[in-house]
Amino acid sequence: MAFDTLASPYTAIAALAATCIFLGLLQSSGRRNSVPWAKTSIPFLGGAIQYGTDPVKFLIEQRRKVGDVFRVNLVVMKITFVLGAKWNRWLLKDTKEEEVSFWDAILAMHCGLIDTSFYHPGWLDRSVKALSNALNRPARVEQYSESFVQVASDIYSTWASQPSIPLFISGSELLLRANMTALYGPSFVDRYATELIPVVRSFERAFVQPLTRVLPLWASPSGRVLLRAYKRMKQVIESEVNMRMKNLDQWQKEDDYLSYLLTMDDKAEDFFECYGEHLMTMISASHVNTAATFSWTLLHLLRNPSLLAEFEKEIKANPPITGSYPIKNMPFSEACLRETGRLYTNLLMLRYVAHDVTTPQGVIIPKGWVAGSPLATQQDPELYDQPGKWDPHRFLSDASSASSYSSKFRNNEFVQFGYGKHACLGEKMTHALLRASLWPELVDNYHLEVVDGLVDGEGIDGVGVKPNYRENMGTPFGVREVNIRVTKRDVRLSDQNVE
Ligand code: HEM
Repeated sequence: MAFDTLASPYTAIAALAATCIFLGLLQSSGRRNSVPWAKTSIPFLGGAIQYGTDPVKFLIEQRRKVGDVFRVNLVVMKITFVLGAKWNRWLLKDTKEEEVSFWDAILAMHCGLIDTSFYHPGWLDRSVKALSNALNRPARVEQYSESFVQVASDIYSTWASQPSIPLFISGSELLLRANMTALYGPSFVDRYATELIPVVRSFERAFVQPLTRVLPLWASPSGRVLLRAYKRMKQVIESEVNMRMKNLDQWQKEDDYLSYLLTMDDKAEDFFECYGEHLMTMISASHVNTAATFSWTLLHLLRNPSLLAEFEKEIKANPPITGSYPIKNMPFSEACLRETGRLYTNLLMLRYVAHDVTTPQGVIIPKGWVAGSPLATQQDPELYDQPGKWDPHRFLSDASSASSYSSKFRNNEFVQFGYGKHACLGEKMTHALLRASLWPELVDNYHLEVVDGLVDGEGIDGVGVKPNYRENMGTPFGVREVNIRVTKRDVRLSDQNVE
């Protein structure tokens, strides 16, 4: 008993200490497993404000401060960010759709506008099959390249007839017309492009407005713009489909994607209610990334005369064959496409998690939005020497080297076109658009110079203008226009003698 009375205070203290250690361990293991919030000096809204000001800088800083995985409260949505090559692989390749869903994210982002086609039995598989066949078969891609050159040469001659042209908006118009030509055919472009181009742009701008995300669509101005644009695009596409269905034999001969979709088998009528939504999303999927990549690459080249000279030299040595340019022999233009992608393409790759998910590393990703950020990863100084410099040479090293494109892609350090299950179905078409047609057709036949719109030292690698992440999803345009003068060359480059 005496022993008991003597021992009890020590026992109580020991028990208390043990409990504290146990609870401490529990807490710290909880801390290790659950995702921390981004750290900012302003409580609550700090993350949203800093993200809104410069999202790439914010994400890179947070990764340094908090680690690869952290949460940000953007007010309209809370996002768990998973950054870096290892996490790119987890997000894009290793997860199961049932746990970390691409489709739930796409559905939620479209605010109910694509639900009809999504839930139509058999449609998803059919659309992926149609896209893979129509946009990727070599003979079709070659056909597209030739039609892109045609679209471009008409537009470039109007550019050259003006004192100067605004680079970003002109690039957007060019790529909308070129993409619509591949997706819907040239006669559709003649009849509808002038009306639809502003409609598509208004859809894309309304898509990223915060009010569109938090209120029912009818209840906010941006939501109503989105609805109106959606209805008009759908109406135009459905009337086109109706017209083509009456004479499928004629349309079977055409190369555009819509004609393929309607004639790939005899089931076209079963999917009538899906075409409007699908083709509308395809024009957005193809427009912004290609258009902004077109313009930023030209601007960086114009700001770096020695790189522009290299670009021109490659075109000079590779004259067009049956209209388009032989990209297999043009590695420098590929390196330019990659380098613009590294610095400008895809702030976010979004997924939706319906229930908390525990990763193989033991991190609990909470229910809700989860996103990778290729842009934040692709500026990691451990992966890229001088990451803020626009330097296509970094992708020109031989395929076995650690800095080559294929090694960066294999290691998930570079995901311009995504990776794994939902990798881009339009990558080949992008090479056909930009590298085989639009860039070389322009630079071969015209001399370009910047007239105004630049601010000294502003933007990535001091290019003169900052990217605007608030205007659209995908690759951003500039925060303001840059005007360039386009002058026809007396003799095109590829007709001049190669030294
Ligand atoms: C510079 C040009 C382009 C870039 C950088 C780009 C980038 C991407 C990326 C990163 C993804 C994956 C998104 C994710 O995993 O969350 C993707 C998917 C996709 N892209 Fe592109 N893209 C480009 C051009 C195009 C074009 C021209 C089309 C043609 C219509 C297209 C159609 C698609 C489609 C349909 C998907 C979804 C694939 C699926 O459902 O699994 N893209 N793209």
